[in-house]
Parts: sequence; structure tokens; C-alpha cells
Amino acid sequence: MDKAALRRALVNERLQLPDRMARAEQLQRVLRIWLVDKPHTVIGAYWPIKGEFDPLPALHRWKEDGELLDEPLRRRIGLPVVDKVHKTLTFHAWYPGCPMEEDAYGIPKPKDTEALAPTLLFVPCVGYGPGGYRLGYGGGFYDRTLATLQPRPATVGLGYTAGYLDEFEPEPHDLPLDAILNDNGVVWPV
Ligand SMILES: Nc1nc2c(c(=O)[nH]1)N(C=O)[C@@H](CNc1ccc(C(=O)N[C@@H](CCC(=O)O)C(=O)O)cc1)CN2
Ligand SMILES: Nc1ncnc2c1ncn2[C@@H]1O[C@H](COP(=O)(O)OP(=O)(O)OP(=O)(O)O)[C@@H](O)[C@H]1O
Repeated sequence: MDKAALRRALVNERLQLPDRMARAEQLQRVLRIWLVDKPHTVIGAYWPIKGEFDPLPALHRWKEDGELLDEPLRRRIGLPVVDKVHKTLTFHAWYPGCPMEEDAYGIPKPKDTEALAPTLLFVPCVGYGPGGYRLGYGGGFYDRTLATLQPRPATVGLGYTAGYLDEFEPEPHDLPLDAILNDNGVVWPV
């Protein structure tokens, strides 16, 4: 199967997962537990599309759990904004109820909020394979963004068990994720 057909098949399978809600709750739990004791204060996430797991409820709780921390440790969540010229992503502050506007691909982005520099990115996976390699929608946005960010943020892929591809072959520009979480727990590093 070529990459485009593989993407379509995985997105369709995800949209039709009969137990997607139960799996999403499992992954929310995995995410919350994984975040305990992590030192990050600014996390980049994403606004879910096409049946992607929604990381925002768990991240909002993470933010609230840090509300009593002193100012320098105040927790922030950023969402991607597409830079159409460079085909890269920047991250802008988001909070529940934040005014949104339409970005590229019809994805909502925060309206007029400040740019943030996340030290951790949660990256949505259409598919993922051994070694921390990820299949996205084919825009190359994450690879291109990570190739330019200094210092490079930690990257954690999120996906459902159904997205696991045993025989996924990365391309030379693909950078492996530092970790992958799915509804069964931490699946990379093994
Ligand atoms: N929720 C979410 N937000 C995100 C991303 C993502 O993967 N998920 N991105 C991660 O980069 C960036 C946007 N990149 C995207 C690139 C392509 C398509 C897309 O749907 N492309 C084709 C389908 C491609 C195919 O199936 O072969 C389309 O327009 O239908 C969507 C988002 C930033 N925001
Ligand atoms: N670091 C990079 N510099 C320049 N171009 C790149 C880089 N990384 C990827 N690309 C380009 O982007 C194209 C798409 O890459 P790929 O198929 O890996 O996307 P993806 O990871 O599935 O998508 P996305 O990150 O947007 O979800 C590649 O064909 C490549 O030409």
C-alpha cells in the first residue's frame, strides 16, 4: 500500500473504531499519569481532527493541577498555527473557551494569543511504528518544525493501538519521537 492509501485506511479505521470513546478515556488516564512529575511548564498540543485523540481535557487538568505553583512555574498550553510560507508550525497560548479562528486545513487556531515556546510537544499520529517513527497527514509540518527549533522540544506521539504499524519504514527526513503513548500505555521506548 502506498503512503496516501495507508493514511486514508488508518483515518477511516480510526473514525469507525467502535470503542473510540472508551479508548480515549484510557489514553486520557495514560496521559495524566505520564505527566505526573514531569518538569515541563509549556506544552504544545493540537486541536483534534479526523477522529484524533483529544489531549486538551487532560492537559487542562494538568494546567489546573499547577495553579498553586509560583509564577515562573505557571503552566501553559499551546496549539499549532500553520506558517504557510515556511510550512512550519508555531505554538500559541490556548485555554478553554479561548476565541478561535480558522487556520489552514480548516483547523481552529487561537485568535491573537501570545506565541509560546513549548518544551514538550504532543504529536498526533495517523500511524506509528517501531523506533518511535510516526506517520502524519503528509505535510511534513512536524519534521520541518522540529528541524528548526532550538532547543528542540521533547516529542511524545499520541495514537490508538489500531495505529500501530509493525512494518513502517521511516524516510530519511523522519525524526523519531522521544516517546509514544497509546490506550495501552507507554509503547515507546519499549
Ligand atoms: N489536529 C491536528 N492539528 C494539526 C496537525 C495534525 O496532524 N493534527 N498538523 C500536523 O502536521 C498540522 C496541520 N497539518 C495538516 C496537514 C494535512 C492535513 C490534511 O488533512 N491533508 C489532506 C489529507 C492528506 C492525505 O490523506 O493524504 C487533506 O487536506 O485532506 C491536515 C493537517 C498542524 N495542526
Ligand atoms: N526537515 C525537513 N525539511 C524539508 N522538508 C521536509 C522535512 N521534513 C519533511 N519534509 C517534506 O515534507 C514531506 C512530507 O513528509 P512526511 O510524509 O514525513 O509528513 P508527515 O510527517 O506524515 O506529516 P505531518 O508532520 O504534517 O503530519 C516530505 O516529502 C518532505 O519533502
